[in-house]
Amino acid sequence: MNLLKRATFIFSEQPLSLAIGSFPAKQSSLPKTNPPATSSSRPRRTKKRFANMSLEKLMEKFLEQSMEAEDNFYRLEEQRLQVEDKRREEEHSRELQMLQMLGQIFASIRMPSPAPTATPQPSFIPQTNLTVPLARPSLGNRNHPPALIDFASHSQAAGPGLLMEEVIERSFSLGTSGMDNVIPLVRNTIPPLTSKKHKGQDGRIGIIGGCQEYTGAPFFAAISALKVGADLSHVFCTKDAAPVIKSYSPELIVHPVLDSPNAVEEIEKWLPRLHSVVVGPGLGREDMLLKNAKEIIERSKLRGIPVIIDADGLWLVAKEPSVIQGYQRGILTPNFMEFTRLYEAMHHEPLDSSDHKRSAQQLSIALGHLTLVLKGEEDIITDGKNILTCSQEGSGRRCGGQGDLLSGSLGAFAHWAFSSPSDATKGMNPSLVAAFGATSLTRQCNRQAFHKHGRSTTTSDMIQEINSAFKKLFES
Ligand SMILES: NC(=O)C1=CN([C@@H]2O[C@H](COP(=O)(O)OP(=O)(O)OC[C@H]3O[C@@H](n4cnc5c(N)ncnc54)[C@H](OP(=O)(O)O)[C@@H]3O)[C@@H](O)[C@H]2O)[C@@H](O)CC1
Ligand SMILES: Nc1ncnc2c1ncn2[C@@H]1O[C@H](COP(=O)(O)OP(=O)(O)OP(=O)(O)O)[C@@H](O)[C@H]1O
Repeated sequence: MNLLKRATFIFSEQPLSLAIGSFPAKQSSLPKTNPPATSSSRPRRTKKRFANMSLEKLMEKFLEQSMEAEDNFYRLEEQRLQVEDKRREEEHSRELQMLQMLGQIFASIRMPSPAPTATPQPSFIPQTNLTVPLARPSLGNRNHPPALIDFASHSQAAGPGLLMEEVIERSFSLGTSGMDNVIPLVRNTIPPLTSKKHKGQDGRIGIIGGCQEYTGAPFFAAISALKVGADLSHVFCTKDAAPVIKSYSPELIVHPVLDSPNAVEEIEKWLPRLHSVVVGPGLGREDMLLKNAKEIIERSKLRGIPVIIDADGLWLVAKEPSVIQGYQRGILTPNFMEFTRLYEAMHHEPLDSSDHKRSAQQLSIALGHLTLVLKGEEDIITDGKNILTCSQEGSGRRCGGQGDLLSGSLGAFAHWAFSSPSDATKGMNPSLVAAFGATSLTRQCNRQAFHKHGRSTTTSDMIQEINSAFKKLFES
């Protein structure tokens, strides 16, 4: 015991520089009367004292100190992030103040309102509200959080030719200030990696998809969720797709049940353990598979599980919008083709493709303020009230499967956003924050992979970049 105490003291007096040398909290706990040993004396003393300890004890102490150092690191990191958040919030508040002043200036010089005409305002533009809130609205129930900025309700405040919506939206969507505003919110939702958690806590994601033709898509989605930081990734696919998907990776849990007669019951058994489901990558369009997918969506909704719908899952939504309509934890990730199909199914008229943002907003509203991610040259993310655009630089390489990386990683981001404390997203809809995280990450992966592989870039190369892209965006 004495020996242990002595050894502990010696150990903390001589911290292993690799483990704790860079953490001030640990350093400040050193006894003041013992100045750090000189580099010439350190090795000899350490060696002598350590000789009294068994290797096991030495390892135990080393692990103890590493854990302490890790805790210190996260504490400091948390403090740093809080300071950073505060600074950003102040900056944001100043920006809003400036925008309000601009709005007032424009409003005061705007042309007189034209006489009412027979042409009705588009139905999705709510009542005009001239006042832009200066401070963030108070935080509400995170299932129905108030909008950070209700863009739609500020439409047209600045008069013809210059919409307030446009003015405000710019601060979110263009240049670095937009990214700066939302990235910290994404960061707030990312669970820290600590030794205090058990397997599964950072996410168990289910992918519903994978059939004879398409085995790559569910694999890309499932592995992306894992690489982003989810702990377990399940793929529920058809019987013949399962061995193929398993052969791509031992990391995935693959259930060959999607085309079995009791598919829904088989999958439902797992639902209580899943934190989010991604429906559609490589699902195919066979009636029986779509019917099973529909039932899984319904049962996930009953449990309040975030549901991300992509690819062939969107084919199903275009045929039966009610399957997801109005579900506040639902996120759709259409490419332009899928978006057009959905829009035309909901509005029964051809899409006017001159204003993607407006169309996306309209579709979201028609679907009960569901969050939509319209992918393209810039990604448009909207819940009908707010619009974010992600224009993180990607590349010109458009290989198949990038959307699967996006939807799979969104599975993890959505779980984190919905399970974060309500102030983490500062009142912004968690779906928007999660979608912004996933789109920025996908684009950054694309950019980095392209930098290395040029025209040979494939989705597998992008997946290789997830760790470093994630670090760059959310951990630096
Ligand atoms: N390795 C795998 O296993 C992969 C499997 N995947 C799986 O494949 C399944 C079907 O998905 P999908 O996207 O190919 O189907 P669908 O909606 O019919 O589109 C077909 C046509 O739409 C068009 N088009 C597409 N994008 C457009 C755009 N942005 N803007 C405009 N047009 C656009 C384009 O038409 P084209 O240019 O050829 O005339 C295209 O040919 C689904 O399960 C998915 O997960 C993929 O994930 C990839 C990796
Ligand atoms: N023109 C573009 N410029 C830059 N990035 C783009 C462009 N089009 C799509 N992307 C990005 O590629 C990613 C996937 O979008 P894409 O339109 O390829 O999806 P998808 O067709 O559903 O993919 P998949 O091949 O997996 O089915 C998104 O993050 C999106 O931002």
